[in-house]
Amino acid sequence: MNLLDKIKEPADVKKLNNQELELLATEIRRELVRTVARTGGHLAPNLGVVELTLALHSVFDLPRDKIIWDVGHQCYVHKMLTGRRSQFSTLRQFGGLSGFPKRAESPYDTFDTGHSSTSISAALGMALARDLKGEDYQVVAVIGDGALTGGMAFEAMNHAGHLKASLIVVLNDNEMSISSPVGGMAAYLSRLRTDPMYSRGKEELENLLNRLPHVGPRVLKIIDRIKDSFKYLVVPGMLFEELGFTYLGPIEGHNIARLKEVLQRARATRGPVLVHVITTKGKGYRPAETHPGRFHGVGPFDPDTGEPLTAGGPPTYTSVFGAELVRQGEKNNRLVAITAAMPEGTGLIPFARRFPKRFFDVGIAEQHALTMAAGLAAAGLKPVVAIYSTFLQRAVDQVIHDIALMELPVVLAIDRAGLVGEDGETHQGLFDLALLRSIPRMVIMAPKDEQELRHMLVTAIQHNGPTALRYPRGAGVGVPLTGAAQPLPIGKGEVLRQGRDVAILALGPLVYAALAAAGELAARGIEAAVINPRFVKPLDAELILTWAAKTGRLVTVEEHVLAGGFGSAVLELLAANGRERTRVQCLGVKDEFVPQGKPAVLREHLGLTPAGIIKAVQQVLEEEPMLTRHKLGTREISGG
Ligand SMILES: Cc1ncc(C[n+]2csc(CCOP(=O)(O)OP(=O)(O)O)c2C)c(N)n1
Ligand SMILES: CC(=O)[C@@H](O)[C@H](O)COP(=O)(O)O
Ligand SMILES: [Mg+2]
Repeated sequence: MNLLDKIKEPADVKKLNNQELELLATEIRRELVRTVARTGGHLAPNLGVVELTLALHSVFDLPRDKIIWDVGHQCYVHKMLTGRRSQFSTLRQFGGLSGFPKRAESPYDTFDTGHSSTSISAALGMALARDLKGEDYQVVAVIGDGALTGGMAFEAMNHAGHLKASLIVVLNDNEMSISSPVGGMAAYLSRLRTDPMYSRGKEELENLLNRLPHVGPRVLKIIDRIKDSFKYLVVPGMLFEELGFTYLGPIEGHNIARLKEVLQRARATRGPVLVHVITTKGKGYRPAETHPGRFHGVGPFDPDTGEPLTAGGPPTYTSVFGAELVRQGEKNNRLVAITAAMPEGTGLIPFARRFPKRFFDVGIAEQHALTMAAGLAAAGLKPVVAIYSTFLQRAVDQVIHDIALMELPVVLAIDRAGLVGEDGETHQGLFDLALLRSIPRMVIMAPKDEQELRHMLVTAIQHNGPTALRYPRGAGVGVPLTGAAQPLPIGKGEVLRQGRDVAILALGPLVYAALAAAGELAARGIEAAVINPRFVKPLDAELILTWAAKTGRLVTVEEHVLAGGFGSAVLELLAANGRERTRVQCLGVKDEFVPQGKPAVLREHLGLTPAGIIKAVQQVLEEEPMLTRHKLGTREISGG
């Protein structure tokens, strides 16, 4: 029996000595690589925190003490050590273990995360609640150097320092966000890591400063000032100290004995403490250490070589977007591209390489990205912000207040819209339409395939006002990518198939599921029209009202929550035009969060498939039980 087999709960980790913990670390790494090679997941971040997680479990009393994992993508080791190892093979699968911390999954998961830079705020909240209730436990936020670039982390540190609340922030510094981290904080951390002055003990330096002679008040003032400047030069972590934190570090994050020692010290310190831990992203697995960005989040791969297992296939929406943006950039030197720490994920690398001066990675700072785009637009440029649907949620006020109110021509290229799959609840892109549709002046589009995405990008770039186009994660439909992209008439949909019994309005690539459904329905004697609405705002009112009148029955289909989505927009249109009596079935996501799973499995689960559409069509037909199919074919439609 190996050591890992004996670990059922954190108390078992506490029984191990440092040598045994090192052996356990090796076993954990082996299991991480074996499992993630099959399931896909965030391998490199987890390989980097093996010793840190073991040290945290050794020093703190879980679940009495609380650990909050920022982003949460590095919580796999924590899950293995907290009674979930037997389910580890189900990681990120439908019905299996989540790839992120989940309170509903285990009492050892104290706070659900997924979006970056929330951990210190949550930890502060818990610490304040503990103190108000007169309780006694430790609260630890583990945050990466990338996540520390997010504004919320600064807001929380500023406040925690002000309150002098006792909490511990462990800064896991691996010199990487998904790609290279951005900005002054990254540079500061780098100086802390590399300057030999900083490896000296902080106390030693402070003692030295205090031993400087005290003389008359004027001289004292000057000396104090010199001491302060000197301190900035030589005392490690002065920035954190100024914010009110006790800074401990930097510490070698793969040395368990040292980690335990410093965490014990942090535990015994009153007020906010920051423990600066230096780790290697991907530690212990050569392909991940060599390519930490690629192994940040991976699909299934061959564990022997690190090579991905996925076969070829159509290009992704992301890559088609990226290539078209470069083409448009060649024609228009006012075009600039912005990402918030996701240059690879949003397909902007080709643009960044071709036009380095017109590309901006702002770090994990979605709000800043949107307002900066507004500034660029106000000063005459054409910004395209490429952003995941889920992360756009962070910056809705910036879209309203800084973009739409001034009618600034900013393009939101919303990637990962709809079901994203194995990342689950925190990452599904299911709210963007509801959030954006309510904003005056927004033009919102959804392409049915990757070729239409090209046309929509040009439409957005040419429009003189705020626009958004939403497209899914993963491979396109496989349609030919021919000719130059052409602007589409704003607010106009297209009829893809005629039919007199019902009209199916399917948004985005679900159009193809609707066409498949219509084919099957035809074989059963039901004639379903299929419409690609293209625009969620402005809706093609004329087209939709015409088909409502023609068939009296509509089915709307969307990969989005039903509340406030495309179907809602159609219902509002019908109501506003006295067509309330049109029979409508709306397919989409009901009032619930959608868990992790392969997108195809999730679509099956949610009925967003040809079979689900057929069922919805049957329902709108059955709402009129007096009619037979034959009668339907000859029935005179009175309309709404
Ligand atoms: C609000 C938000 N924006 C973007 C992301 C995507 N994202 C996930 S992890 C990550 C990098 C985090 O870097 P770091 O905190 O240093 O963790 P590491 O993976 O290096 O351990 C990014 C940008 C996110 N989860 N949340
Ligand atoms: C943890 C996180 O937020 C990202 O790493 C995210 O998982 C990336 O998703 P994609 O795989 O869709 O780029
Ligand atoms: Mg990092």
